Amino acid sequence: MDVRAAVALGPGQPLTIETVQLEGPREGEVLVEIKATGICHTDAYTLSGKDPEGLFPAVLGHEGAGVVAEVGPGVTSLKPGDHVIPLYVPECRQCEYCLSFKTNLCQAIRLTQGRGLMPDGSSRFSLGGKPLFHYMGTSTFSNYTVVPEIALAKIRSDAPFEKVCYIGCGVTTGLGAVINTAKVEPGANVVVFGLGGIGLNVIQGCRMVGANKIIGVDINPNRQELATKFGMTHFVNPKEVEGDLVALLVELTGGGADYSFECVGNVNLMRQALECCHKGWGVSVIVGVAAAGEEISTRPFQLVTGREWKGTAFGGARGRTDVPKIVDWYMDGKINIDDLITHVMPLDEINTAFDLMHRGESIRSVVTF
Ligand SMILES: NC(=O)C1=CN([C@@H]2O[C@H](COP(=O)(O)OP(=O)(O)OC[C@H]3O[C@@H](n4cnc5c(N)ncnc54)[C@H](O)[C@@H]3O)[C@@H](O)[C@H]2O)C=CC1
Ligand SMILES: N[C@@H](CCC(=O)N[C@@H](CSC=O)C(=O)NCC(=O)O)C(=O)O
Ligand SMILES: [Zn+2]
Ligand SMILES: [Zn+2]
Repeated sequence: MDVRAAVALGPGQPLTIETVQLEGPREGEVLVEIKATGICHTDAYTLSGKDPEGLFPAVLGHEGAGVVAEVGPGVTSLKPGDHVIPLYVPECRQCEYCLSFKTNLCQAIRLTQGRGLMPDGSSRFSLGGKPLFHYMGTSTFSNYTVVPEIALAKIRSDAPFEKVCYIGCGVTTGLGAVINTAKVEPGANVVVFGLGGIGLNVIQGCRMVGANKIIGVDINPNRQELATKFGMTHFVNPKEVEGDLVALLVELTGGGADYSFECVGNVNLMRQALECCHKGWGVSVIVGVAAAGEEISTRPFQLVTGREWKGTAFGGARGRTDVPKIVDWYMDGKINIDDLITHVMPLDEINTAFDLMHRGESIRSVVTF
C-alpha cells in the first residue's frame, strides 16, 4: 500500500515527505495506522548522524499512538480496531531478559531492530523500489507502520492519541526513571539536570512519589516556570552560578542529593550529577543519550564512598504491562501531559518540530495525521 511518511534520506538533512510503499504484516506482525507521534530528542540525535546505530534512508519516529489496521498470521493478542502504542523496548515475556524480572530490556528482536529491520531480517518500507530502514522497531513518522506484536501495548480506546503518544517515550522514561530505576522515596532530595521533554517528567515523577527538595538545573531560563508548575522547588541556571555548581547543589540539598538524574546527554553533566550526590548512599541515574565516542569519567573514590551510578532505558518500564497503566494515570488526571505538548502540527511541518527543539522553544511537538 502507499503511505505518507517523513523520510530521513541522509544524516543532517531535513526530512522529506514522500509517498512510500509499505508491505502488509507478516507472521507475528501488525499493521498500525499511526494517528499521532511525538518528536523526541533521540530522533534528532539519530538524524544528526551521531548515533552509531543510525541508518539511512530510514523512517524515524518512536513516540506514536494509533489503531490496529490488520494483523499478520499468528497474532493472538491484538485485533483490528485495537488502540495501541508502539514500543521501542518490546516485552516478549519469554526471553531470558523478560523472565529475569531484573530488567525491561527484552532482547527478543534487539539485533534486527538495531539493524533497521523487521525480525525476519527484511524491511516493509520501500521508496521507488529501494528498501528504507525501520527505526527503533517503530517508525512512527508514517501514517501506517508495521510493528511486531510483542512491541505493541494495547491501550484503552477513549485516550486521545495526540496526548498519549508521548507515553511511547518521554512520559514513561521520566516517570519510570524515578519509580522503577531510582525508586525515589518520600522525603528524598533530588537534582534533575535538563528540564526538557524527559526532565520535566522526572520532576513530575518526583512530585508524585513525595520527594522533598526537587532541584532543576537548566541553562534555558524559560524552563523555570513550567518546571515549577510540575513540582520543581528550586531552579539553578549554571550560567548564573559563580564558582562550583556541584558544591552549590551539595549545599542546596543539605549534604548531597539522595537521587540525581541526567536528562541532557552531556557527559560533563553526568559527572556533575554523580558528584552532587550524597556520600554513602546517593544514586545518580543517566537518562540522556550521549553521542558515539563520548565517555563518562569520575574519581573512583566517588563510588568507593558510596555513590551509585545507574542508567535507564524507557524508564525501566515493561511496555505491554506498564504503558496501559500510565495511560490510565493520564485519563484519571494523576499525571499532566497536556501542558508539556507545546506544539501540534501536520506531517508536512515535521521539520519545524526539529527547529523548535533545537532553538529550545518546545517541550514536545506532536504531529497528527
Ligand atoms: N534513556 C532513555 O530511555 C531515553 C533517553 N532520552 C534522551 O534524554 C535526553 C533528553 O531528551 P529530551 O528531554 O527529549 O530533550 P530536550 O531537548 O527536550 O531537553 C534537553 C534539556 O537540556 C537542557 N540543557 C542542554 N544543555 C544543558 C546544560 N549544559 N546544562 C543544563 N541543561 C542543559 C536544554 O536547555 C533542555 O531543556 C536526550 O539525550 C535523549 O536522547 C530520551 C528518551 C528516552
Ligand atoms: N542507538 C544509540 C543509543 C540509543 C538509546 O540509548 N536508546 C534508548 C532509548 S532513547 C529514546 O528516546 C534505549 O532504549 N536504549 C536501549 C536499547 O536497547 O537501545 C547509540 O548506540 O548510541
Ligand atoms: Zn524518545
Ligand atoms: Zn523478552
